[in-house]
Parts: sequence; C-alpha cells; structure tokens
Amino acid sequence: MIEFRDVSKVYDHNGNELRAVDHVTLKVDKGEIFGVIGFSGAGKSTLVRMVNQLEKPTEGNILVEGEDLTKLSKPEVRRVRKRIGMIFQHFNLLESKTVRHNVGFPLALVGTPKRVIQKRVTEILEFVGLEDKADQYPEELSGGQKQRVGIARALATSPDILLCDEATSALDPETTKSILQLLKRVRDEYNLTILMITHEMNVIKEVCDKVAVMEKGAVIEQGTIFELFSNPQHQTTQNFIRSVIESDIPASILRGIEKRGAGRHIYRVTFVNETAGEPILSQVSKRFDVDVNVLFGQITELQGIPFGHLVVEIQGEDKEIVKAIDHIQSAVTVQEVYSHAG
Ligand SMILES: Nc1ncnc2c1ncn2[C@@H]1O[C@H](COP(=O)(O)OP(=O)(O)OP(=O)(O)O)[C@@H](O)[C@H]1O
Repeated sequence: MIEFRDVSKVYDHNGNELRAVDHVTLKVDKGEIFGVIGFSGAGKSTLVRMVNQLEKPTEGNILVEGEDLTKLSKPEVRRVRKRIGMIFQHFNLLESKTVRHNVGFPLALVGTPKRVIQKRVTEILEFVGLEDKADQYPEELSGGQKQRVGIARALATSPDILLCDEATSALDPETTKSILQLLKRVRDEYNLTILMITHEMNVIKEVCDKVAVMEKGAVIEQGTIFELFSNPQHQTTQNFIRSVIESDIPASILRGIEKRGAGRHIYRVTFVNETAGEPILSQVSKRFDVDVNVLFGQITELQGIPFGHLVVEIQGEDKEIVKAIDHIQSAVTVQEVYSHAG
C-alpha cells in the first residue's frame, strides 16, 4: 500500500548536508496501522510528509498502491493526494469556521455540491460522535473533540490512507485512549491504512500492528508489535519499551537479592501469547526438584493478547535447574529466558 524504497531526504543546513531521512525501506500493508516511533529530530515528520509529497525525497522511491510518487506529474500527484488524509498534533482547524464547515472544507475546495457535502458531513460527524457540535466553533471544544473534528475532516473525502502526525501528543492519557480507539474504528469500518508517527510507546502499544523505530534519520528496527516487544534488539527500542512495560527488577528487590549473597539463579521469563499467566512455573516446580519464587512480574495486553515478564528465582541443585529451564524454554509460551547469577 505504502512503500518506501531506500528513501533519503537531505536538507541543506548552513551549507552542510543534513540527512533528515537516511536510506529508509518500509512497507505498510493495506488496512494496517503502522507506527513510526523516534525521539524529536529522528526524521519522522519528514518521512510521513513525503507520502503526501509535502516533501520530495532526495533519493529513493515512494510507492502508493504501486504508483511511484517520484515519477508522477503534478496533476497525477494531486490525484494521489486526494486519497490521503492527514491529522496533526495541534489539529490545524479553521478557528473562524464552525465544526460543520471545517469538516466540509476539503469537499468544498474541490467543488462538491452543497447537498452532497451536507450529507457527508452529517454522516462523518455521527461517526466521530460530534453530531451535536456541528454548529460550534473550535474554541468551544476540548482537545479531544478538536481532534475528532480533525479526523472527520480527514475522512470527508473518503481517503484510503490516513497519516497521523503526533495526533495524540497534545492530549491527556484518557483522551489519547479514546482517540486511538476511534482511529482503530476508522481502520476497521472504512478499511483505511494508517501511518502514524509518535514519540510515545503507549500509542504504539495501544493500536499499532507494526512499528518502525527511527533514530538519526534511519530505521534501526522494525517488525510486528510482538516481535519488537518480545525481542527488542536495539538499545533505543529497549528504552522505549521500558517506558510502557517495566521489565527491570525493582531496586528494592535487587537489594534484597544482594544482601542474601551470591550464587543465586535469577531469570527473566517473557510470555508472548494467549497462555501468558498460565501456571507453567508451578508445573516446573512440581516436575523437578526446584523451587520457583516470582520476584517481580508484569502482564499487560498487546493487541488484546496477554504479554508479560516474570522475574523469578529458581532454587535447587544445578542439574535440576538446568532441566527446569529447558522445560520452560521448550514451552511455546516462553520467548526469552536469561540468567543472571548474582
Ligand atoms: N525544512 C527543513 N529544512 C532543514 N532541516 C529540516 C527541515 N525539516 C526538518 N529538518 C531537520 O531534519 C531533521 C528531522 O526532522 P523531523 O521534523 O523530520 O524529525 P521528527 O522526528 O519529526 O522530530 P519532531 O517530532 O521534533 O518533529 C531535524 O534535524 C530537523 O531539524
């Protein structure tokens, strides 16, 4: 649906080259919610702005449903652009126009008959839950309501793709959740493909199917949410994940372990599927001559499926511990076990 093939964008910065996007290759499939995460300045906005040609790549190709944007004429680019909606962090609404006029604006711009606009605006405002706000002005709305107007406006022209540029960054956590749920409905009911950029891992965790992590213009890691959360390779990815799922052993527990001497066997067990939370660890202690103590644990949900870590101590003879660990590793529920004798 959207494909970046070895795309770079180089700006001139006081006579020096600034590589805002550096050889990025990504593929976003139809109907997918694809997140791009990175710190400020990583190149996310530049990347997403190239999809609707607000920026042109310096090198590489960008394909939208097989059409190479870098090879299209201006009228052809305008045609493709019509299939792409965008929402922004600060909503970008017209303050002097009512909600109804804001939402209908993109349709009016292309000369759509008034009657058609009216029907479409009513339909879309109902979808985003703002039918009773049609005649109000943006300043009379909360942040969440303003973003709903932004979403309605983006959907007015029935696009196939929705680009979201930090769409929830100005909102509180509860409102963020409701906007993300709305975006999920947009994908499910209108079958849109959504490309969203954010610096918040909770946004990615909440709605995305796939994610790419950007740093200094480059994509340093990408995959499904499960792949990234269960086996993050890069330090930056690990830090982002740590911001939403605490996997470190809390300091108080660590202090307790240290006090009671070295030579203990501490493991981190990661569960990544529907059997997370099942008593595999208690099975192990029944089957082998070991005791398993859970020191710390956190189970959360990824795409509606439980995901979590347990930090456990296994006590017993070395050979029994090896057997127990083998058993845990052979079970489909365990993705990663690391030992830390300490
Ligand atoms: N039009 C421009 N001219 C020159 N440099 C630019 C331009 N746009 C972006 N940059 C630079 O490109 C780099 C990437 O910026 P970009 O806005 O894409 O990052 P970002 O990850 O979206 O960060 P933020 O969340 O802060 O917007 C930055 O160093 C930025 O200063």
